[in-house]
Amino acid sequence: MVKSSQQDRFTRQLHDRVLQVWEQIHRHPFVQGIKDGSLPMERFMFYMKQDYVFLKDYAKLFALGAVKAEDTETIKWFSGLLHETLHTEMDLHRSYCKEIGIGEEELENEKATPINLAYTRYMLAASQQGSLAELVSCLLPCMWSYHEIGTMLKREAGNLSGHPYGPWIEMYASEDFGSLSRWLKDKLDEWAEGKTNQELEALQNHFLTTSRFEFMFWDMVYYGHEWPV
Ligand SMILES: Cc1ncc(CN)c(N)n1
Repeated sequence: MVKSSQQDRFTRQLHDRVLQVWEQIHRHPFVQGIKDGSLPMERFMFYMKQDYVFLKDYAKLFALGAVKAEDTETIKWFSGLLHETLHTEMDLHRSYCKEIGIGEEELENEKATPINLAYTRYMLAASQQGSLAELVSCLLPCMWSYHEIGTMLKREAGNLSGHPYGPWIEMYASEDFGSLSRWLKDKLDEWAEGKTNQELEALQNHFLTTSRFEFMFWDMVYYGHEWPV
C-alpha cells in the first residue's frame, strides 16, 4: 500500500479545519495560567475533579473501540488506551487531589457540569451509533490537542522543577502520551481511505464538534460554569 504524504493525510486536513479553534485553546487564560503557574490552585482543582468525571466516560470510548475492532492488534491497542486512561492519566488526578485532601470517594461522587455531560454524551452516542472511524474522529481532538498543549507548555514554561503544574505538563508532553495519539491518527488515516465524501464530512463534523467542546471545557473550568438551578 502506498502511504499518503503528510500533506494529503486526512488527519492533516482535520487539523487545518480546526486550527482556529485550537489556537484559541492555546491562548485560553486557563492554559496560559497553567504555563506560568498563575492559575489559582482552587480553579485547577475544580478542573481536576471535573476532568476525573470526564475521563471515566471517555475511557468507555476505548472499550467501545475494542468491541467494534475486528483484528487482535487493534483490540490490544484500544485495551491499552483504556488501561492508560484509567491508570496512568487518572493517577495524575488522584495524586493532585490526594495532596489537598480530596480522596477517591469524593472524586467518585463528583457530578458532571452541563458542558462536561454534553461533551461525553455526544461522543458516547455518536460512537455507539457510528463506525470505528467515527468513534476515533470524536475522541481524537482530546488526545491530540492535549499533546499539542503539553508540548507547547513544556517548550515555553522553562524549568518545571517546583512548578505547581509541572506534573500535568510533563504528562501531556510525554512521548508515551504522544505515541498513543499518533497511533489513533494513523488508524484514522487508514480507515478514511476509500470513504465517500459524505462519510468524510461526517468524520470532519465530529472532529470539529469535539474540538469546540474542548474549548468549552476549558472555558467551563475557568469561569466555573455549573448547573444554573
Ligand atoms: C476534557 C479533556 N480533554 C482531553 C483530555 C486528555 N485526555 C482530558 N484529560 N480532558
